[in-house]
Amino acid sequence: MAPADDPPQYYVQWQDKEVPVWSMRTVDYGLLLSQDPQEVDKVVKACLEEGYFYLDLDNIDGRRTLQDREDVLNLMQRFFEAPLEAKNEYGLIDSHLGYEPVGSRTGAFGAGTKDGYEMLKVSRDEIQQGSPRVPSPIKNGGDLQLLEKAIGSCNTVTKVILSALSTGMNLTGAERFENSHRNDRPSTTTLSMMHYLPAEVTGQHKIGHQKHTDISSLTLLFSDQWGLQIRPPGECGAREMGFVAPKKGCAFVHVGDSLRFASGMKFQSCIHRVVPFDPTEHRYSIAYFLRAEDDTMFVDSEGRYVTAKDWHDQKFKAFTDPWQWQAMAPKSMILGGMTEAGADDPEPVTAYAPEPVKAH
Ligand SMILES: O=C(O)CCC(=O)C(=O)O
Ligand SMILES: [Fe+2]
Repeated sequence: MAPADDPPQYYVQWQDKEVPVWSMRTVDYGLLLSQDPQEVDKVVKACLEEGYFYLDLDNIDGRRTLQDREDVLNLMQRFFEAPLEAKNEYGLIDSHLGYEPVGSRTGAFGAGTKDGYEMLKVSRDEIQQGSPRVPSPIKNGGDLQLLEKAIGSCNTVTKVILSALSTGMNLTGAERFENSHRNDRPSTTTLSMMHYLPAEVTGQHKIGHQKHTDISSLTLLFSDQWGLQIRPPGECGAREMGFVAPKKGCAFVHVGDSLRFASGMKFQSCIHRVVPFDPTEHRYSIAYFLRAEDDTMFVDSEGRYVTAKDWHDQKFKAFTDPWQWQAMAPKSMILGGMTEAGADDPEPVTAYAPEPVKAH
């Protein structure tokens, strides 16, 4: 049986309910690097049938990326402790780089809620050009070197996956996916560092990260902490929202809209959101968004012929629009044309809606 039809691995208690923890394939990075035919087949099937998989990096080729991830985690924890004025020194410089404070977008529980995370994004292009605009708490030479190393290794890992996908889909020459993700062409590729605050600190209407599919081609996501939920695609629309269990030595990789479009809608884009699994903890996650070159053309979920940059800008605007406007945008924008049936939560979520802490 293909994992897309597999029952959940197990259930966990969340919000007084039994919530599935979805099973998924684990792809071995070392084998993928060698274009092992079975592993290539596995990653292609994962993208065609589910739109996501674990990538096992706990091997000679991947461990340096795991180390980079540890280093970034330390750096971001230090950064997020800095005063807001220092973090927000340049604000959000462009949609794919800069700082976004808590509450900039819609939250996990939809209309009327705001997100519960702050985020710093560093542009791959700017790192490559040697002039990244990053706020002063992480401006020293060591920090920049570390960011360059991490972005470089995430870039390599995601390109290895792209290359395996091209091979597995029998793409040759200019048709190969890598050819629209060249390093020397401008793109909105970015490393995004996120800090989710406990609801007690943010207040009752600022929680989690709204349900969406990513704009990107591939997302390489790291977090040791629970909170990420996905809706596996199914025969009659996406199935129930369930958790992704953090897996040691592994990243969670998922397909975003751009690669779904580039595959002629053959690949699934992953519907996901972030909820407070443990509402008292601070949650940290790192996402590398590999995006197509700005002028790559594809047919989007609306049937329009658009550039990767246009898709990025329009969807980013939809992400950051007030929820009333978001409700008016086509649903295919936020979910990249993926369909779903049924509500995310059988009942409205109220358990994590404590009164905001009053300032003294
Ligand atoms: O924080 C996470 O685990 C996921 C974040 C996410 O979905 C995003 O930034 O697009
Ligand atoms: Fe996402």
